[in-house]
Amino acid sequence: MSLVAENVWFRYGRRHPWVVSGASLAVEPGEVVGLHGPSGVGKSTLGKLLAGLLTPQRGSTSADGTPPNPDRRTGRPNPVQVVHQHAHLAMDPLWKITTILAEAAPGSAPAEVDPSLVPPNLLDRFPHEISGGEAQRVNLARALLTAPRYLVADEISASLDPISQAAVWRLLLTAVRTHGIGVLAISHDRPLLAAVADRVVDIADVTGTIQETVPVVT
Ligand SMILES: Nc1ncnc2c1ncn2[C@@H]1O[C@H](COP(=O)(O)OP(=O)(O)OP(=O)(O)O)[C@@H](O)[C@H]1O
Repeated sequence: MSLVAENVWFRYGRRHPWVVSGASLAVEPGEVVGLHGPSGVGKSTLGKLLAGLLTPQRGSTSADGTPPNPDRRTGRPNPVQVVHQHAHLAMDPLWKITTILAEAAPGSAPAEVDPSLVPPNLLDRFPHEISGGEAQRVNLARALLTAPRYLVADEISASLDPISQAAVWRLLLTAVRTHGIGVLAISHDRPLLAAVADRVVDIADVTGTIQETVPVVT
């Protein structure tokens, strides 16, 4: 049981270069894996592939043996949730925080949201009325409300000051340790990953050498 990418290849169009070329990676439940690499090498793309937001042209991704997608038949949310860097962009600006959280997990009450993540006084505000750090904590709470098996945390603290950064990571690590959630933490900040992850892999180590001339049948 794990979140797995197996020999995954992806490009954003037939005329585009391969962004992910032969990536293989596994994240175990309860494990925090740091994915490091410079800007533009495909870290976010690999995260989206692992979360089922993109489909590989070759290879496969799975979460505990099944495709990383919501199950429309049963209504089960995607077991792989993504928390993005730009917290405010991930929220509908016309919805209050309480509505944003309720939409993530229909039937859940605001009382189920950890108040250390989202204090009750934020629930009645709109996204533009909360700070970047608070917005990121709302996004984290929203992801956790779906009871995910895995989280892809994509540069979640890159836009935050050091104090908010530490707070977001402390809250995330507490939640994932409590619930045994596996995390892929994506960042170009290696010292940060070394501080928060159980192990850090460089994207160059999990992909094959970039070989744009390799023919891949799509
Ligand atoms: N929707 C898209 N359409 C076309 N190309 C894209 C798209 N999204 C990303 N790319 C390209 O794919 C490559 C990898 O982008 P990606 O965002 O995965 O890199 P990254 O390592 O996460 O970078 P960063 O650390 O700057 O966020 C880049 O060259 C980028 O321009």
